[in-house]
Amino acid sequence: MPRLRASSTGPDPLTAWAPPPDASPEDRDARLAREAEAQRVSDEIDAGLREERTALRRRQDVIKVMLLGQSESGKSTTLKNLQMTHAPAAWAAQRESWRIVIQLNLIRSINTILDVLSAVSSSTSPAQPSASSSSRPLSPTYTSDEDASSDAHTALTDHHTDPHALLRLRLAPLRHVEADLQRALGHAHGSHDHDTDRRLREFYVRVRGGQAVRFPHSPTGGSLRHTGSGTLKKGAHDVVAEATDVIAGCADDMKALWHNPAVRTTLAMSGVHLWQHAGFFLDDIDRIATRSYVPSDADVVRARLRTIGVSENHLVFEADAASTTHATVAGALSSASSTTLTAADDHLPRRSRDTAAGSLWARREWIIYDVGGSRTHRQAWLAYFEDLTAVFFLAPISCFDEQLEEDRTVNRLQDSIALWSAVVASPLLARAMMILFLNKYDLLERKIQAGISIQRHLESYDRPNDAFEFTTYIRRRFERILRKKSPVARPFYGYHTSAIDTTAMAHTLTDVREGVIRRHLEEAQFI
Ligand SMILES: Nc1nc2c(ncn2[C@@H]2O[C@H](COP(=O)(O)OP(=O)(O)OP(=O)(O)O)[C@@H](O)[C@H]2O)c(=O)[nH]1
Ligand SMILES: [Mg+2]
Repeated sequence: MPRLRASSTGPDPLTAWAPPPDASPEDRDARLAREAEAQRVSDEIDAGLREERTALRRRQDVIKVMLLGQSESGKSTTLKNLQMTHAPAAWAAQRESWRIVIQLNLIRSINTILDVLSAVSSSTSPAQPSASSSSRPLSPTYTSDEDASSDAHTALTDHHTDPHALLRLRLAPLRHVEADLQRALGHAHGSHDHDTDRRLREFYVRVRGGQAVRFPHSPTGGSLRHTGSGTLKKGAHDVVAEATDVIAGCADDMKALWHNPAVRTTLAMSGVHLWQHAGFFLDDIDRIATRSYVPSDADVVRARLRTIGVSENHLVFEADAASTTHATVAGALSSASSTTLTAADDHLPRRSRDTAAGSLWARREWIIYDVGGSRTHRQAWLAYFEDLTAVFFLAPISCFDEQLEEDRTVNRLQDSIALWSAVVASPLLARAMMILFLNKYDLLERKIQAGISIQRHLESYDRPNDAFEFTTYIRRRFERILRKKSPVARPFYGYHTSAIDTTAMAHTLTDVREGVIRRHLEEAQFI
């Protein structure tokens, strides 16, 4: 083989990079300084590029999911379910922290009852209900109807005299306890005048960049990352301990109030159906109103803590939970079909489950954005729309007869439909999977069993007054909107759920989780 000789093929290409002969030692030093500086700049650029590449890889590797939907649709509850199923150790560490929220939920219900009783008993005559009793919107179905108010007054005055007055007096400290606990969380806001709208005084957690809430009861200093930040104020431990004592001391009176037939009649006649309210714990007074109460998983998913802003939650799927979940996927999917309304070809993509399993379950960390759902908070969502793998959209199906808290002229179901239309039409979300949860199916069934007519509230509905029929009908409506408004064609995934049913929800979320991961891998062209 002929040898390549520089002399025979022109100048040696490597000599082009050789330093020029130095004219003097000064020239040489200057040249070396220039080269050192050039090397430094080059290294800096290389380091920047490496950092960018690493960040890009990290970004591509992270699955981002956003929970969207109106207020009280079940977004935070869905997040709790995800944590409970897939990060059980982290979940267990924070469970006890929810005690204060559950105590507040319980007291709030009691104070709502006391408000109704005061309003009814203070009405001057059955024919002339007081302004406060007829105008305070205490519940989604609160009626200001004159006849109902008059009946409620009669029920109260017929059946109760002294015992109720005494009970009201004995339970009066709970009003202060509610305010104290709210303040302890650092979230008390607005007026403490009890004639103001109770719903607007609902305690909440303001979110700052997804940092942790620390409540005083967690022995591990457990945090509620999924609901955002809000540190207990100084001295709050004492306030909470004192509040717990008062609540425990009021247990018998709370039970007597809730189980009193005349009180129940008055509530019903006033149109206040507390079982429909978020954070309903009145049937659990025996367990909750004690000094040693520790919340169960079921309690925590039923607890109500409003989200304000956007919270970023890092969900790290725990190894054991992930492998257990994986092992049960097949079984779970068959059970999930009972809660899944999708047509067979609409199911989340499941091909090559076994071959993809390794890389599938390696995707351990997700970022989940949970948002405040009321109208004033929706503008804040937009900043998080880019790079999402999936949107979990929560639409409460039971809300066909309720109005938005922030605008009593708007039906909640109509609001969900309008919100879904806007979300699926967003160009920023064009590549995100859209997964619809028609939530609160259990409450829908209960309302229908209670004889509430869907057609009365939704005139266009001309089918049987049946939960499954209605859900199927509404699901089709959501599906049509997705097909019509999506900037690019994409599949529709729809589930009907009861987010407080943690077993069924675990099955549904396992199904959903697998589909999301697969979609992420497909996007990244790994499979
Ligand atoms: N009965 C019933 N209650 C539910 C269901 N899903 C959620 N809830 C309850 O409804 C209340 C509101 O749920 P959240 O998850 O806090 O609602 P959200 O969408 O996060 O509301 P915002 O934070 O205000 O946007 C909580 O008390 C939940 O326990 C359900 O399917 N059935
Ligand atoms: Mg929330």
